[in-house]
Amino acid sequence: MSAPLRIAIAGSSGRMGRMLIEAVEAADDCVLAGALDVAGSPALGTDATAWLGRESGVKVTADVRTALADAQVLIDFTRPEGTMAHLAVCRELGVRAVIGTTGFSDAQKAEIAEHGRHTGIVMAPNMSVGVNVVLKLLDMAARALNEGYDIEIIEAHHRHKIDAPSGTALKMGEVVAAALGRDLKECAVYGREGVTGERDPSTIGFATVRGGDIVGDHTVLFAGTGERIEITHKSSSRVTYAQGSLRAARFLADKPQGLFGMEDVLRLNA
Ligand SMILES: NC(=O)C1=CN([C@@H]2O[C@H](COP(=O)(O)OP(=O)(O)OC[C@H]3O[C@@H](n4cnc5c(N)ncnc54)[C@H](OP(=O)(O)O)[C@@H]3O)[C@@H](O)[C@H]2O)C=CC1
Ligand SMILES: O=C(O)C1=N[C@H](C(=O)O)C[C@H](O)C1
Repeated sequence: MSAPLRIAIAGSSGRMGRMLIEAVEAADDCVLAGALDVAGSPALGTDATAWLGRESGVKVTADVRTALADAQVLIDFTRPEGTMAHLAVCRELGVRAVIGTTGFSDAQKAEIAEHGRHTGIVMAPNMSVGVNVVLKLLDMAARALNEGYDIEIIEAHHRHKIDAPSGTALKMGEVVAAALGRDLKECAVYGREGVTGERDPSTIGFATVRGGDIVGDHTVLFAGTGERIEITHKSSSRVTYAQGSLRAARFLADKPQGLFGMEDVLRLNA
């Protein structure tokens, strides 16, 4: 058996960070090599699995270089500004990166692509197998329903989510727009209020719901005359995001550079 993949986790005390730590600890072929959190986090200096009632030997640190010193891959589910700072150090140290964070600006995305010329990166707004299969279904549906169907994307998440629409909803919009030969930047409508006038058929609408502990629901509605098609994905656990992230980390083991998506990891274009 080959040596286990050494994985560091950024945002190690967050919702996804903890899920990822459990997944790494449970995987036979991975080992926890670092745990990173923000300055001021009460978790700093504690063992990364103390909250599970056991010791991993890895202390949570706010120092990126310390967290990456023994790591081959960083898995990062934090905030755009945090991810950008971590990636610069990954590039310098040759550590590969799995990015789950959402809410990047176009300029930040361009910078990530540039980092991908120097180290292997998988970036996806949704690491679950199901959502990535849905993206393929949406491409097929949009091509077939390319006239006479109004397209609306509805997403729902927990009350703590800070970005809207979700990264997944935006990706769904991009896939549908590309299939229809449209540019999402030109045709997206984010919420409606007041006297909006009739719906422009060339638009793709987005609606956002936030509440309670909803893990993540996404529906793309194709509304025609006499029928509606709804393609829906519902997450009931963050485990799927964590397992997808581990698949992405394993995929990067032999990728010294390149920017990849989950469609590459899952071979959905093969
Ligand atoms: N791609 C995917 O499959 C998925 C993506 N996500 C995305 O992952 C991200 C995190 O989600 P979630 O785990 O729910 O969020 P949480 O808020 O629970 O966790 C975020 C973690 O990052 C830390 N953090 C906050 N700001 C910074 C910063 N500037 N630099 C470094 N670390 C920081 C937080 O520390 P502190 O708590 O001390 O502020 C916390 O530990 C979001 O962008 C979300 O959309 C979520 C689920 C699935
Ligand atoms: O913040 C979340 O929770 C999630 N964020 C991702 C997104 O913005 O699409 C993925 C998933 O929907 C959960």
